Amino acid sequence: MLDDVKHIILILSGKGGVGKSTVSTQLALTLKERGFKVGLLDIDLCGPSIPYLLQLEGKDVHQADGGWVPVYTDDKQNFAVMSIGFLLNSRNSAVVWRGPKKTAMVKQFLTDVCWGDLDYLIIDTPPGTSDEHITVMENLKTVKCDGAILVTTPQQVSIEDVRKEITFCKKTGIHILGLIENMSGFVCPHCTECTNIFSKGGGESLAELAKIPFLGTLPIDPRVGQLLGKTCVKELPDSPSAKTFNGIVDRLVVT
Ligand SMILES: Nc1ncnc2c1ncn2[C@@H]1O[C@H](COP(=O)(O)OP(=O)(O)OP(=O)(O)O)[C@@H](O)[C@H]1O
Repeated sequence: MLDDVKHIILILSGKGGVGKSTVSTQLALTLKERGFKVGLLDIDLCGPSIPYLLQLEGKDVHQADGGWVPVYTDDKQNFAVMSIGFLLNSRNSAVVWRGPKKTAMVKQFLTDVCWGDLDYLIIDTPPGTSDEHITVMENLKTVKCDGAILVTTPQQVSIEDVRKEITFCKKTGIHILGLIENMSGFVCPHCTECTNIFSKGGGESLAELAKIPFLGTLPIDPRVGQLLGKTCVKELPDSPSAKTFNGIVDRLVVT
């Protein structure tokens, strides 16, 4: 039930492992930090990382009259999470989702979760342009979706794949809010003033070429990978990653 959700933002990438779940989690937490009521939906059926990233593994979701009740991370119910990971019995469970089952599952995730009124819903997706993505696009046609944020890394293989994602968004009519280049340099956690960050990688050049907004870079920062439920902008306020997350949220909030 997305009727009372004011803003919906999809997080997409061409290549896997480029940091979609990390970006989804940190954007959601940054928005919550700004006082918004936020939901985070993980539709990565084969590799749901959100429960781990938020340290919510093993949480149960239950069904009420109206549908699934998401997992709330605080008593104020300002941060709600739904992931296929909550429906798997153990860490070792694996589900083989085939075409129609996959489509039905994603559709159910989009229609049957009782989000209530939310300011923002961030949707973390699997990599590529597959059944899940088409199902999402179809189901979001009737609700207000702000658009997609694309994540890439600087490597050529990732840039080539995100280029396809841009074409997919244009063909399916999804507005592109912008592109983030993740793992675009290295921050040594042992240096206090690290200068080992390079700028203007392939992501920024591609954004210029494709005429889409470039939202910023996130360096490889081992601390970001270890936040596990904590908010980058709070825990590492002076880090380049915190500046990028704050900058993206500044842009989202005014648009
Ligand atoms: N900026 C970063 N600095 C350091 N580690 C990072 C950064 N971004 C992501 N990681 C790490 O890289 C790994 C992959 O990230 P993540 O799971 O967010 O990618 P993904 O695109 O969602 O993957 P998948 O395609 O499998 O869903 C994780 O271990 C995460 O902690």
